[in-house]
Amino acid sequence: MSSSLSPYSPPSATFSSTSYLTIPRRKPINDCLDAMKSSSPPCKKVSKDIIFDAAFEEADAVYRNWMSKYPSALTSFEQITNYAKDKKIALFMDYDGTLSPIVDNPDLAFMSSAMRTAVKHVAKYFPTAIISGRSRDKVYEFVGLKELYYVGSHGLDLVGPVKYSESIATNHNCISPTDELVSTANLFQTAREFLPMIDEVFRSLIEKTKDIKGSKIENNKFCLSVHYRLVDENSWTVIAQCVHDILKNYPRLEQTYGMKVLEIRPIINWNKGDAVEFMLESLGLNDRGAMLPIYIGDDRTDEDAFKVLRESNRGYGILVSSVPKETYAHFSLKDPSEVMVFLRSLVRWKKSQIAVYRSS
Ligand SMILES: O=P(O)(O)OC[C@H]1O[C@H](O[C@H]2O[C@H](CO)[C@@H](O)[C@H](O)[C@H]2O)[C@H](O)[C@@H](O)[C@@H]1O
Repeated sequence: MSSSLSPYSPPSATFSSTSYLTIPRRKPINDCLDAMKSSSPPCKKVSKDIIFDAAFEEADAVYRNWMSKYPSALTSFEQITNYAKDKKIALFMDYDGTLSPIVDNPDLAFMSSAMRTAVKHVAKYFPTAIISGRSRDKVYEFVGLKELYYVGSHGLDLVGPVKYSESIATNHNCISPTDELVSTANLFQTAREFLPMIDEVFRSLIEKTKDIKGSKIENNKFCLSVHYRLVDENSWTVIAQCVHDILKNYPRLEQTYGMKVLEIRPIINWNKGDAVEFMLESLGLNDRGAMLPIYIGDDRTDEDAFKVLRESNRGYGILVSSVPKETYAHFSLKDPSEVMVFLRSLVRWKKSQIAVYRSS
């Protein structure tokens, strides 16, 4: 795909085969600013103005061209379900921008009750997990459904089902559950040792950014989000500089870019893709021929999961985006409302399969 279609900046770290990543050199502030500007693609503007109309048409043509490579999961629904016929579907979904629309205030990113019902129904028929950059508790607070698995901090805070394989049981990162939510599950937190460091950086960031109007620091337990969606663009350098100055003292933390957010996270070889593989294994769904994982997400961190599915040639990634983006996904959906239609369609399809099975 042409790089001009990509709103993403190049990855900031090099992967090594060991469990930790090669520590990246801190990027100069100008690089950081460029990435901050490009990390949120512009929305389509509808205007009566002729110039905007022309620009809109051009953007639309680019989008249609992109859609031919990443067709809608709704129009391709039959293809997806034909492939799924004799398989067990496992569903993985991101939260922000996938189940809830992107809003200015991250504390108010509620999902609609119609979406909640759709997710509840889908979880009745397929093992379903939400894998978010938020803290696990926060996502649970938003979604409020007990029948799902919740994975927080971009895969670093994971609760898997009780049934798990030998390799997982012997892994030292797998500890006994302590809270009520996970009383029948296994808690897997591969970055536990980073907790005090993350808390320390959180406090420093709160202090250093307190005078930057509109900034917000969110503690996602194993990672932090520095939001600048509501910060005047003239102050973006200040915010980038604050993060840069603080991280100078923490070589084991890295900064990545999300949608109008700078993310701070441990340099550790574990991401949403690893979380998907872990969940599949612990759900006993690692028989490739018998199962079909579907991952729906909108964020650059979801690309790690799309990549796992694409490269291992199992399952489908579905990117939620209304603008062309470079992606490892197979299909696309425009926005959370299309995600909801897709989830409802899956339920309808499954019910019809069950009906056919019963009558035969
Ligand atoms: O993996 P996700 O569930 O997609 O989480 C990624 C980040 O999502 C949230 O931030 C984004 O959504 C906010 C609410 O719509 C929006 O205000 C913000 O600009 C977006 O970046 C969340 O607040 C972050 O902590 C997550 O890392």
